[in-house]
Order: sequence, then C-alpha cells, then structure tokens
Amino acid sequence: MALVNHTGPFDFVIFGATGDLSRRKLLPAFLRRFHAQEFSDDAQIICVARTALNTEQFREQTEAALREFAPETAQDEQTLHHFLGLLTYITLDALQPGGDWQALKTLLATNDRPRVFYLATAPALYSPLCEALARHDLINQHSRVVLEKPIGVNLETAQAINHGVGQFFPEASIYRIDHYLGKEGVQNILALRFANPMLEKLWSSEAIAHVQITAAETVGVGSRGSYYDESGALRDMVQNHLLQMLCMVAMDAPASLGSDDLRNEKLKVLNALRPMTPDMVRRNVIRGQYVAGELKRKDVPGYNDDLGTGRASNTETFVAIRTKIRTARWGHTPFYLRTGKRLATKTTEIVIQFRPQVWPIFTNMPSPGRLVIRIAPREELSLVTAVRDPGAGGFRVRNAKLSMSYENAFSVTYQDSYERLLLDAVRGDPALFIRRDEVEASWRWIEPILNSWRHAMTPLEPYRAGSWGPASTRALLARDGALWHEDMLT
Ligand SMILES: NC(=O)C1=CN([C@@H]2O[C@H](COP(=O)(O)OP(=O)(O)OC[C@H]3O[C@@H](n4cnc5c(N)ncnc54)[C@H](OP(=O)(O)O)[C@@H]3O)[C@@H](O)[C@H]2O)C=CC1
Ligand SMILES: O=C1O[C@H](COP(=O)(O)O)[C@@H](O)[C@H](O)[C@H]1O
Repeated sequence: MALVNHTGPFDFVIFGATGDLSRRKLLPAFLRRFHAQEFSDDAQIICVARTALNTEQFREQTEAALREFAPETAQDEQTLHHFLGLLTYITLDALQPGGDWQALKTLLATNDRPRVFYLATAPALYSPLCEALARHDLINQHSRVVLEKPIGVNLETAQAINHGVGQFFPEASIYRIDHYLGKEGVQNILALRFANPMLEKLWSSEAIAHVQITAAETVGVGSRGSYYDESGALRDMVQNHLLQMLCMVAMDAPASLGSDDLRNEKLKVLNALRPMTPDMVRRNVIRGQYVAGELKRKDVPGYNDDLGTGRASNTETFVAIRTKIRTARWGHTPFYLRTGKRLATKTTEIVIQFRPQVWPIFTNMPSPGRLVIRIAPREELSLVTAVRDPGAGGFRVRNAKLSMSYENAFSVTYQDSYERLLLDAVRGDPALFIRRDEVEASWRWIEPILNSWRHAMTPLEPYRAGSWGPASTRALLARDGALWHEDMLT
C-alpha cells in the first residue's frame, strides 16, 4: 500500500463546475484522491456556475459524470456517495453584479484552512472573477487561485491576464496549471537526469545528436471545436506542454527541487531558445491540417467536417518545429517538436538520440543508441543499445532494447495528472505550476511564428487522418540526416 500524504481540511471552489473540464477531469480526479484517502470529509468542494441548479441536482449530474469518467472508482458506492456529500453547488454569474456571493461567503466562513479558487472558465473571466473575489472579501492569506490554460492568445493578452489576476493575488499564490507537468513520465525526467549521474554526464551536444519531443493524438477536435479553431495546435499544445517538456529535458540541474529553483532553470531554457525570424519560420516550422483518412480501420472525416461550420478553416491541427537552444550545453543539438490531432497513434514521448561512434570498429554498425522516454499511453523508459549478435560465424553487432515499463515495475499509478496537481494546489506547492515569467517567455518565442504565419499567409499542408502529418515533416529531419522515431528501424 502506498503512503498517502493526507492534505488536512481545505476549501476548494471550482468556478465553471458544470463545464467539460470539471466533469471529465477535475471532479473525477478529486474522487480518485478521496478514494485513496488523501483527503477526508472535513474538506469541502464548492461548485459554481451560472446554470440554475440546486446542490441535489448538481450531485446527480456529477454522479453520472463520475460513473462515466472514473468508472473504476465510482464502483465503490460508499465512497462515491460519501464524496458527493462534500459537494455544494452555488448558482452564480461571475460577471453580473448582485449574484449570490453571500452564499459563497457563508460557506467560506472558516478562515484558517487552505482556500483554493480554481478558475475552470474562459480566460476572459479570470480578471473579473478575481476582482469579484476581492470585492466580496473572499481572499485571505491562505487563498490561492488556479488558472487554466490558455493564459492569453499572445504575449500582450497573457500579460493582461497576469496583470489583472496579479492585482488581487500575489504571484506566489497564482497557480497556472500545465497538466503535462503533473504526468508521471514528465516528473520522472527530473529523477532520470539528476539522480543518475551517468546519464547527466552524457546530457549535452557532445553526446546527443538530437532530441525529439512528440505529443501525437488520435482524437480530433471533439466538442471543443469553437475553442480549438481560434487556438490551433501551436497555441494549444506547443506554447505550453511541449515547451515545458523541452525545459525539463534541457534545463541545468536546479539548486533544489524548490519551486523557484526549478522554475528559474526552466526560464533560462525558454530565454535561450533561438528566436524565430520569418525566414527561419519558413524553413523550420511545418503547419498542417488533417483531411479525411482512416484511423483504427475506420473512416474519419477531415477537420473542416469535424468543425461543421460549412467553411474552410485556416487553423493548424499539426505543427512540427526544428529549433536550437543557444547554450554551451546544447548549441549543436537540434530539438524537434511535433504535435497534432488525428495522427497515427496516441503517443507522448521524448527521444534522446545519441551520436554515432567516431571511429567504428565493427563493420555492420547498427543505429547509435537512443533513450526513449514514453509518457503516454503507458510510461516506459527504453534504452536502445548495441550488443553482440549472439552465435558463431563472425562478430556482428545489433541493437537491443533495455526497457522499464512503469506498469510492470510499480503498483501505484496516478491515472490522471490532475489528481496530483489539484492536491499540490491545496498543499501550497507551486513547483509544478508555471510562473508568470515562464508563460511570458514562452509567448515571446511563439509570437514571431504566429506573426510570420499571418503575414506570409503560410499555407496549410494537408495530411491524412491516421498518418504522421504532412509529408514535409520528414524532410525537416532529413536535413540533419535524422529520422523521426517511427521511421527508425529498431
Ligand atoms: N475541457 C478541456 O479538456 C480543457 C479545458 N481547458 C480550459 O479550462 C477552461 C474551461 O474549459 P471547459 O470546461 O472546456 O469549458 P466549458 O465551456 O465546458 O465550461 C465553462 C464553464 O464556465 C461556466 N461559466 C461561463 N460563464 C460563466 C460566468 N459568467 N459565471 C460563472 N460561470 C460561468 C460555465 O457554466 P454555465 O454555463 O453553467 O455558467 C461552465 O461551467 C477553459 O479555460 C479551457 O481553455 C484547458 C485544458 C483542457
Ligand atoms: O491541453 C490539452 O491537452 C490535450 C492532450 O492532453 P493529454 O493529456 O491527453 O495528452 C489536448 O487534447 C487538448 O487539445 C489540449 O487543450
């Protein structure tokens, strides 16, 4: 049985509790952690949205959502009903004056426990919501606010949100969530690198030829089409999740695991990314959109049909980027980032490709070693090495893999990174949340790509659903004599 670090009592207020994120992710994550006895019934979860419901009706809706999105845990009827009893619902339009803020105030009467406000609403509401919380005297010294992504759509809007929220909460109490940082496999990059000196000694351009970071999804845009069509893959995935993974791979060792030490090191990486000029965008960035194709032997429609607006969208559902980090450690190593919807498989992984032998003494040298950090669908670490091909008849060398799958090695799993992050916010540990300067540095790097696309009207390259993206994606690596992981033979 795993040791569970109990949180103690807390108040957690979810604004946007009737929304997709709350139903699919937040409330199921809470149920699982309650089931694991990480918190008890002295916690309260206050759910807020505009829809007129009473607490009983909200609990009924939530029960259905939990049975759908946390079915294995919801089977435990006693825990399920016990958990539902912790939920209270308040109908409140955060933008309208005169809403029932008094009901919220009454529920938050106890002043000595962590108080988390989770804003699972459109980002346009973040500043007005914080202002309303302040106006109704709901922010105390134990309060934190959690902001969902996206923090803005460019640098200016990100700064406006940060400024707006920052008027009411100190930076130390603002938790900007990036759920990739809560993933076990992403967390493990820290252990892999900084608890294994033998690896860290190889961790630079001297030994590493290139790094690939892929977040491939098989799903399309689903019910989030109106958000996604405004956003696109670059804003939706690269600005946040992919750049955060890149930081974890590329940063120097922090002085400690303290939140500021970690975030200072990540910030240095973001600031060292080679800035994109329009010409570099043209040569190093690929922008695609899926058209009808086949996935798991089923025909699937193209993006425009998925959107169903009847017009041709110019939004990218795929991005691949080749970049460099201007530091002594990484100067000679290209980093390739790639993400897309409706790709061949659901895979989130990081591939560290080592350089070949300088002077090979074997005639049939197989591919040089590589380390594959698989984050999804199942966490796995594998190291492709060269070994002697067993048997008689000469000395041949071939590749063989050393693998460690989390599923086989450990019995404890967090099913969803929100489980960890929600309770980190309760405990007041911001290490896995993004600091203001990190968000702004990411936008500073992304913005020239967006501008260049807009001005140069960069065409969208179509790719078939179920493929690995536009054909030119291969050429991006071929220039460096490299292959994407799925094209490597072993
Ligand atoms: N869904 C997802 O998978 C992900 C979502 N996010 C982010 O999370 C946030 C929420 O997303 P999602 O759940 O999908 O969005 P939804 O549109 O499904 O939900 C929005 C929620 O906000 C509530 N709301 C809207 N206006 C007000 C208001 N004036 N006052 C109070 N409540 C209001 C809505 O409820 P009602 O209509 O009842 O008021 C609803 O509960 C967004 O910032 C999104 O970008 C981030 C990553 C993934
Ligand atoms: O933030 C987002 O992430 C999901 C992918 O998350 P994962 O944990 O399933 O890899 C993506 O589908 C969504 O578009 C994006 O907003």
